[in-house]
Amino acid sequence: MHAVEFENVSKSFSEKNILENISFSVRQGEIFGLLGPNGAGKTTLIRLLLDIIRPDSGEIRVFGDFLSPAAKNRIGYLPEERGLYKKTRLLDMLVYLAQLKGIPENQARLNAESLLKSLELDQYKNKKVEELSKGMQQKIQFLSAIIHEPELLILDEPFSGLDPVNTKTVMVRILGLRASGKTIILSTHMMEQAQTLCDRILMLNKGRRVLYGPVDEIRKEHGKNSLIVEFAEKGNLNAIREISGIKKIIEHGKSVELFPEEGISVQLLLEELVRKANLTRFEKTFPSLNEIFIETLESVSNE
Ligand SMILES: Nc1ncnc2c1ncn2[C@@H]1O[C@H](COP(=O)(O)OP(=O)(O)OP(=O)(O)O)[C@@H](O)[C@H]1O
Repeated sequence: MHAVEFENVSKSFSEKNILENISFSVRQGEIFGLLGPNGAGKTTLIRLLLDIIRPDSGEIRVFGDFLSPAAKNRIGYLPEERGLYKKTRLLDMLVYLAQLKGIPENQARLNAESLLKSLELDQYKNKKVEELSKGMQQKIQFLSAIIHEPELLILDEPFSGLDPVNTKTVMVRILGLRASGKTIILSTHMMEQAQTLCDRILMLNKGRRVLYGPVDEIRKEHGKNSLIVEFAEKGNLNAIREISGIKKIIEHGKSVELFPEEGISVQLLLEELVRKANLTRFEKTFPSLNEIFIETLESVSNE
């Protein structure tokens, strides 16, 4: 059973198509990235998933079924628009939020104490939210989304406002949640984090699906088909220049990037290189998710 399934889902606002015929599924226990430029439709898709708004057509299933009120308690949501009870003390607020999701008070208090400790926030537990810095409030918002130990966690821009250390803390926490079998949907503009964390992604542009699949496969498919090599002696570069089948050579400091001619595989080129030069390193190049994001948007805007 999938955690989430969308089948040909469309949604329009005032006759403007916001999502067009979107299909995808999120597997249980994976980190699924929801990517796309501003206005692509990511938040609208999340609001459909949470049954805050209804689709014009198509079908949405969460935990294999239409979203029931009981199933809603199995979801944690960190919304893009943040809102905490500013005058309430941290610990009381977390306990209250967990109780709203059906967790008994004793258990809620235990969860809250242990989470605050794990993010090094326990010294602030009796402070009011408004007394905390923006970054700390952001971490508290993250805790509010996981306080009831949801099976499915939806995070809309969880890293905004966080410094690099806290970004790493939250990333580690997200990986820990996956390791304990939770499913995470991560909507973000931070491509580096998405590349590190996500197993699979869906990329939207103007309400349409433009990329969908495992991050590794997408990176392979968008490969530039080039090879980065380093060799023991500088003189080896001349030997490499004599090898036939190389279309272009770009020097990047210590390393050299080689582009094979059409019809010549990187593998074949590598074998030839090993015969002719003393290689100390070789690596097939894959574009980053950031490069793929930009390239995909440029190619769809030229259509
Ligand atoms: N309630 C609404 N009424 C009318 N238009 C809406 C409504 N909600 C969203 N839209 C429009 O739908 C489009 C997609 O918005 P959405 O917030 O889903 O994008 P997003 O991908 O989350 O963008 P961002 O990355 O900027 O948060 C936008 O053009 C937005 O103006």
